[in-house]
Amino acid sequence: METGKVNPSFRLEQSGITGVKTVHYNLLEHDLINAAVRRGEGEVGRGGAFLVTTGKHTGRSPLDKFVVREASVEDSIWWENNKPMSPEAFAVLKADMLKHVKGSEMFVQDLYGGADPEYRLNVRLVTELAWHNLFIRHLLRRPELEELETFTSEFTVLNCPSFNADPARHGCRSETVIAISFEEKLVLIGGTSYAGENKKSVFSILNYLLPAKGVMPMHCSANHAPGNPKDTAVFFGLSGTGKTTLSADPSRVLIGDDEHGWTSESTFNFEGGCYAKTIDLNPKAEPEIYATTSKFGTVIENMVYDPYTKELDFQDDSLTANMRCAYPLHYISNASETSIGGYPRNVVMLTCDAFGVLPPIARLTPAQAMYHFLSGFTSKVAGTEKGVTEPQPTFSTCFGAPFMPRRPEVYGALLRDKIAEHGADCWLVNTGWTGGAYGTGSRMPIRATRALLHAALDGSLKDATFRTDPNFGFEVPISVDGVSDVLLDPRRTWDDKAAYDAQAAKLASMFAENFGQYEPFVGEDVLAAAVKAA
Ligand SMILES: Nc1ncnc2c1ncn2[C@@H]1O[C@H](COP(=O)(O)OP(=O)(O)O)[C@@H](O)[C@H]1O
Ligand SMILES: C=C(OP(=O)(O)O)C(=O)O
Ligand SMILES: [Mn+2]
Repeated sequence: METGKVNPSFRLEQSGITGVKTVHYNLLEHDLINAAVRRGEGEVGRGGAFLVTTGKHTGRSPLDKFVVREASVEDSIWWENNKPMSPEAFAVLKADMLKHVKGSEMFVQDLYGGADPEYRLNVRLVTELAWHNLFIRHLLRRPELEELETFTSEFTVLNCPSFNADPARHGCRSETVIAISFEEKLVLIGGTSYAGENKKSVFSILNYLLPAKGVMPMHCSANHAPGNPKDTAVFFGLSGTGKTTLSADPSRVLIGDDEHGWTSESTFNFEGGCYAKTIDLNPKAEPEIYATTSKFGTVIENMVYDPYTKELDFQDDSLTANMRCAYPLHYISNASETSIGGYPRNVVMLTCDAFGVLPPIARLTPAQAMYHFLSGFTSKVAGTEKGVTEPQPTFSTCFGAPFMPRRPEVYGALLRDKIAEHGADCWLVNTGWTGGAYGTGSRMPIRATRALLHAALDGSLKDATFRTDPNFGFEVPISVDGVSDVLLDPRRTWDDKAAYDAQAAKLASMFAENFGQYEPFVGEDVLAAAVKAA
């Protein structure tokens, strides 16, 4: 049986998937919700949001992600970062997964990855779960109805959480698998229901394809000044550093919250929706995102709620701290209609420094920006275990190593050239701890971060007086309207200055030790800008 709308000459069989009993093509939100309820996948919540839980996997599984080692990609994949899967193992995995879906009910969405028609990728997502179809319909970009009639895809993602991989047969590590074949133009996902795998798979594909077209793919959010798309800013950052929160700034126009391309003249969103964290979401600090949690069709993933009133509990992290909501961009009132801005005038690198060492904002030279891009520093607070207060440093190159199929030098060179060509101003912003490290200090107030960003993006910060940070070498403003001078200088926020100096020296050493691997690939200017071990 078939329902929905599809190009009649591009049915599921044309994607190589046969024997599926019931296929739903490009269902709209209400029918996806109807199907998901019928199938017992979740329930309708306040305002028509859709409530789901994902069981064991409440976050991505980077260790279970593979790239198929095919001859045509052998020389271009960064194998030290991407686990190889043999073409033979992939063939068995594919055959087993195709067998698994025979006789089943599947949901198909034909979507674009990329707001710029010149660079977009046509993708077909085939999902076992109706709510995954709803999720990806929010997250990617929807063709017009008449475009669907002739739509064919360039890549297929088959996502089947009930399929458990077998390490012995499939050359993987566990029952969870995310395998990308660039030759077959196929991604196979099994053994996890975490929705984020769907969107990050498409991101990984674009990260491979776009550099060859001269486009810099970026793990960043983006927004622009009201009425002026030419005044665009991008915000690089690893998970939890504030891309989603800070891009949804009521005083700027939202382009997107997670993945963008930088072309010779524009910044374009790969996506058409957002995927926000909801833990401790504060309606005063983040009213726009908060409001989406009770809008029709918003997918609420892994949140605890009252079974009677369906009221969401934003504090209860008993399922996971990575609780999320997914919604289309137009649910944020000041979102761009095109999802395209000008090339970035400002490049912001976000970091969540739980050591409490980095200043809330610093100005970077192009060489320092390269250094921080290749370093990709952030930190994670040490889980929820009692008594564990030591933050975990993370260096994830390009602010997104798990999604980068190519070597960091490829993305680094693109960024260097783009910054030079477009004369972008670069900033490092610490959204992490102030007044001490995690355990002693507190998280940077969102309003302070926003005030500093406003000053950077409207150009006024350039006129400030700067000091040079003795450990990191970048310039830090001494005084900015709306923010206390003390906050701008992390050492002054610590009661124990000697403890600050020790912590700063420790962090500088971590940077220096990590950067050794990139020294052979960077120019003299970046080497000179490198942080020196204390
Ligand atoms: N100063 C700050 N800047 C940005 N986010 C902050 C700040 N203080 C606290 N937060 C919280 O940190 C989290 C940032 O996460 P998010 O914006 O989803 O990051 P990303 O999109 O980069 O993964 C949010 O839960 C936000 O409420
Ligand atoms: C969607 C994700 O990205 P982020 O946490 O950066 O928003 C993710 O990591 O699954
Ligand atoms: Mn985000």
